[in-house]
Amino acid sequence: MSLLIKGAALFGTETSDLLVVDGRIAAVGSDAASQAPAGVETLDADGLVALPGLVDLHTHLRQPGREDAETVLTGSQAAAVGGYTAVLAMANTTPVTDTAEAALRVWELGREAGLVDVQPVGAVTKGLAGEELAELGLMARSAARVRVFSDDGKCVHDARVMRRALEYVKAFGGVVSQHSQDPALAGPGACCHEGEVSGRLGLAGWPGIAEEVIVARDVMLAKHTGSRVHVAHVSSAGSIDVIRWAKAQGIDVTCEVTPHHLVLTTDLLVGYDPVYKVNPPLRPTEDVLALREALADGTIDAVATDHAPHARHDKEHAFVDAAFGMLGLETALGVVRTAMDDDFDWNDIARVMSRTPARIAGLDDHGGQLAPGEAAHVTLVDPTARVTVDRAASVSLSRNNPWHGHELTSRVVHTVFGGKVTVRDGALA
Ligand SMILES: NC(=O)N[C@@H](CC(=O)O)C(=O)O
Repeated sequence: MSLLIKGAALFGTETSDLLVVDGRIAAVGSDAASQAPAGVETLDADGLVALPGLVDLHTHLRQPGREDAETVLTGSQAAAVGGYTAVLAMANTTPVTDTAEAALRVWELGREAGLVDVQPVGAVTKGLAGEELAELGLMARSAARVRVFSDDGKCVHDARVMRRALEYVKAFGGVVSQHSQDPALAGPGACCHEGEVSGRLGLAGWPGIAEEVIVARDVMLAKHTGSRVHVAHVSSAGSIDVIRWAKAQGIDVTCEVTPHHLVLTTDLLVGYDPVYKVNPPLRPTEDVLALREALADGTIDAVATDHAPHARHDKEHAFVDAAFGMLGLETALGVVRTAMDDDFDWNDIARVMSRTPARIAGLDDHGGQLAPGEAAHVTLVDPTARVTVDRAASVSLSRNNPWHGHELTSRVVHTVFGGKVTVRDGALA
């Protein structure tokens, strides 16, 4: 099995051919074509940028339990269309991924779908209840090799439990990805950012400080335990200040931002459209600008989608009653490219959407340099295309797409996963 990718601009610079043999990059450069076997399948990448396949640290695939909203297969399809070759599948399914068996099942479903590496995230606590640690060690030692643990959707709010989780995962190089949200400060019924807009609209909100106090506590726990903490979907400028400080102290903390928190603001709530209801909530412009700055200067390590599909009957309600969450996999690259200015180049995109997320998740086979010997996970992007998003065109099972009607810069044209073309000319192959 071989594939010749012709004329791609590697990381947006040098134009080169890439020869893939048996799922690995065999040669790069002007002599790659001459080494190709006769009858090799070719992929025209003229004018396209080649990046290592994208890696999403934060995807909700909804299987098991809510296959009406997304399955491992449809989520994998959405990921491939978005240029991803690996996704971390969050544990808040029904039942929760809190045992080795549950993790293995998600991992196997991912292999059956065969479009991206589906790496299960293990719950930190049994049933996401925040009380008793889940089977962290058994999940880590299983064939699924779980390394990232998260109660996402809920915060591990008990400091004693968080301390024990950090101590435990340290033994096998794991990381706790925290949904930083103090439940007391985010009170019952809160559905958006607490501020001028929520006051005007009569909606109960929660403030940035509900996130910041947990981020501050957790970086101190990471320091105390000598373990590694990852802040999921960071959304407030105050959290950035804490993380910047913690990194300067040498504390082992990483964080991710979602594409939507880089662009969308709390002002969008004026129409009470539940498509904009998300957790953490959309914040004011000051926070959005601080997040972009932090992504550019490296304080934020990664972009992660928090792809959160919801069936119509869960999302299309009055704002206060609708489910939290929005789609993200298919639009992430375009949103990041559109949000960040040209100083943020393709090498930066590869860093925050592939290389660093792969390192955080311990996925050694991903996030490479597009060099010989590496697994052939490659995303090919048209850097000048302008695409108007149409939610009806999505391959996700759900339609809660906040980007409907937005024009985004750049388009994923082909995706190659382990040498196999999963997406060709923008469509599933
Ligand atoms: N991000 C979201 O708004 N929703 C997530 C869970 C969560 O983080 O609340 C979901 O699973 O739907």
